[in-house]
Amino acid sequence: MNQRILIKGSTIVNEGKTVIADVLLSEGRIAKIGKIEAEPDDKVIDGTGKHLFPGIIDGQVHFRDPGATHKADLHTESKAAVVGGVTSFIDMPNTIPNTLTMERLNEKYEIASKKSLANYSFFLGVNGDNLDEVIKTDTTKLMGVSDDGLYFTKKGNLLADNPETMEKLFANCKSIIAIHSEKEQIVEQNEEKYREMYGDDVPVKFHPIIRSTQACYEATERAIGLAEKHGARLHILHLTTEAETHLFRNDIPLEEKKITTEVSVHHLWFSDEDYERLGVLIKWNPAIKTKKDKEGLLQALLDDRIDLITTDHAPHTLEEKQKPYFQSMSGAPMVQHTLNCMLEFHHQGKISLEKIAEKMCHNPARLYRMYKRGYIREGYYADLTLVDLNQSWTVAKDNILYKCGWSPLEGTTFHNKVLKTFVNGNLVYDEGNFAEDTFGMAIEVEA
Ligand SMILES: NC(=O)N[C@@H](CC(=O)O)C(=O)O
Repeated sequence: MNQRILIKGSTIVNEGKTVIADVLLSEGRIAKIGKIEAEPDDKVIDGTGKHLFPGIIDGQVHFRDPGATHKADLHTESKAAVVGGVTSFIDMPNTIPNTLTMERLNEKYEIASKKSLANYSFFLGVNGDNLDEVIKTDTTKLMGVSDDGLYFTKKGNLLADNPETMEKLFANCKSIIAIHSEKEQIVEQNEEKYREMYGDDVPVKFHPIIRSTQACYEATERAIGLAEKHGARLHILHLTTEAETHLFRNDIPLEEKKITTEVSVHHLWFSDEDYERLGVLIKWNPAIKTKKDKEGLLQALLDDRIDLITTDHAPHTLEEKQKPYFQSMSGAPMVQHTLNCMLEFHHQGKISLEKIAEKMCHNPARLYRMYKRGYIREGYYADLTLVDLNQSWTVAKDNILYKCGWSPLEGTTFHNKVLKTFVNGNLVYDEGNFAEDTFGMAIEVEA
């Protein structure tokens, strides 16, 4: 049974408000919020002058476990996650072997139960071969979040972009269809063109032209068309273009939306101006695009056409990254610094603290129907993060927790710091120290 913890006098950022109050954590849950006197055995934490957020819920990570654990694993990356204030995550199906069956999905829950410091859930992947199995499975009853990761433009096992497969999926799938939205044919044509001009060593500044706005827009438009035709529940992962933001609505509450989307923090943080400085280190799929796209994404986040912020934490070793364009793996690690980046935008006057809590805590829980998570409410799981908005520090090799040991943000100075992170009422991260053997839980779905 976890010890009672009393967080005194912090500024709670929750449900559109900031309020100073005490918060009592007991038996894994938030027992009380208000003015609370400590009992003799309580662990008391002075939160005066600090901000308390609901734990960050990251709706899209690649923790590489099983099968690519030379890059990352559920222990190392969940450790980095809690340092970044993340208390729950949903992991993608492109592990090895790919998560294409319930058996594979259950294996991942088993591994996480022994390794993950944060709460966890896993997407089930869909391709042309496992579609019948996915359709037969009652995805609404899956342990944890019941989503299907349908990948457009994933070569190999996770590509599901032929028209019949897609029609069948959208017509029959009972849960959220989450897609990586880029049209493979367009990307391939562009790749060929640039390969003819440059061989293997295409300058990375052409990445957003190869993985173009057109490739993204046409795939997203096609998916929305199918979702509307069949009344399916669609979620577009990591949006990257200003053009696509206009395909989404903000005139109805999230619970009523059948079509939702998210932005990953690197697409808000970087733009094509950064390719010269960072090269292939910021080669991501979909690509980081122009400054206009970056600004358009932030605007759509603020006016609620974009519902969530995720990291798409996609670690690779430096050796796997630092190669000529076509061999360099796409993706980079971000989960440790997502909240820092968003709080830095707050520092720059671009977004309110309440909006950050909405997009990183409340909305992921609402969208994926997570049971009693995402808010600071009595009776909810005590997933919390305490931050200092008046502390400066710089990202450097010696404070990066990722197994791959690097970050595209090295050298960046943040004016905010995560101090403590609580997962299910346990103080899992405490200013440089970890409760290494305190594992998270499988995230339950609301009935
Ligand atoms: N986002 C990325 O650039 N990379 C992802 C895979 C993917 O989503 O393309 C990865 O797993 O490395």
